[in-house]
Amino acid sequence: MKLITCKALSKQFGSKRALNDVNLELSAGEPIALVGPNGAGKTTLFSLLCGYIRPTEGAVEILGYAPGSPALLGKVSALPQDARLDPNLIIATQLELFAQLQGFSAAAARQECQRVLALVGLPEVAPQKPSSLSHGMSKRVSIAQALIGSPELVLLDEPTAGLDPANAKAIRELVRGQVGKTTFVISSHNLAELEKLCDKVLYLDKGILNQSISIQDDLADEYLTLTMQSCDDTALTAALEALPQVLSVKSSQSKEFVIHYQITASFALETELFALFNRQDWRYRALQRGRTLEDKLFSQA
Ligand SMILES: Nc1ncnc2c1ncn2[C@@H]1O[C@H](COP(=O)(O)OP(=O)(O)OP(=O)(O)O)[C@@H](O)[C@H]1O
Repeated sequence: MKLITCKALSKQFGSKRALNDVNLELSAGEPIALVGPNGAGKTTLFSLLCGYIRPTEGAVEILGYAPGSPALLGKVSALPQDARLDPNLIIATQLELFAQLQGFSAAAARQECQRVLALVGLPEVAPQKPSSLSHGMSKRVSIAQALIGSPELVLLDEPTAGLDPANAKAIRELVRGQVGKTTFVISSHNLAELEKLCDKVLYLDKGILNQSISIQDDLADEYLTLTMQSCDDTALTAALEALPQVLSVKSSQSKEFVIHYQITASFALETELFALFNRQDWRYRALQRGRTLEDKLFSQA
């Protein structure tokens, strides 16, 4: 059974085609990234998956059911981009209320509230009102709310936007910790973060699903991404291009080079690179197999 199936899915708002003929099949498992420029249709796709809006054409199914179907109660949850906690109620009251709406008894709801707050590392905030929480803590509590009842699918729209690095890391670790129990679909503009967290990446642009990339598959690719600390960029490019197995070298941004090469023996190119740095007294910062997500999405190579 597929987790998400979209067949020829389109959504029109007046004259605006926000989603255009999206076909998609996703299985449960590692977190899935949804990326694309502003206005690409990411929130529209999330809203269709949640059943907040209906398609103009085509169909969407989650676990074989239409979004919003009673059969999906407790199996799917979402954290919208602009989700807000109720300012008038203490955290425990609102989380327990959501648990009871899912069918938990009052006593089980209290336990579930403690469980999800512990998952996001904030058990102490249960008796507090949202006004006493920082932005990052509020976001984590909202994620706790999305985890009530251990849903099979959780949609997170921009979960780390505006968060400090420590809170963003806490959310990444939380998501990683739930793999195997819950599949997350995460919409974000932070490609470096998605690269660390997700296996599959869906790229929407102008309502069209352009690419679906697996980050794991790419590790076998014949690319190395080299980030230098100090070097002569022109001399480095020339030296790399002179290596027999190197097919092309591209400077993707300052001091970052994407090397496309032919694999001969394991680590043969890496060995040559280190010898070259040693001879030239160049310092490298990182050498990564494959290409960065940014390069894969935005380069023509
Ligand atoms: N309710 C609506 N009425 C009219 N147009 C809408 C509506 N919702 C979305 N749109 C339009 O549909 C397009 C896709 O919007 P959407 O919010 O899905 O993009 P997004 O990828 O989530 O963007 P962002 O990264 O800025 O959040 C945009 O052009 C937007 O203006």
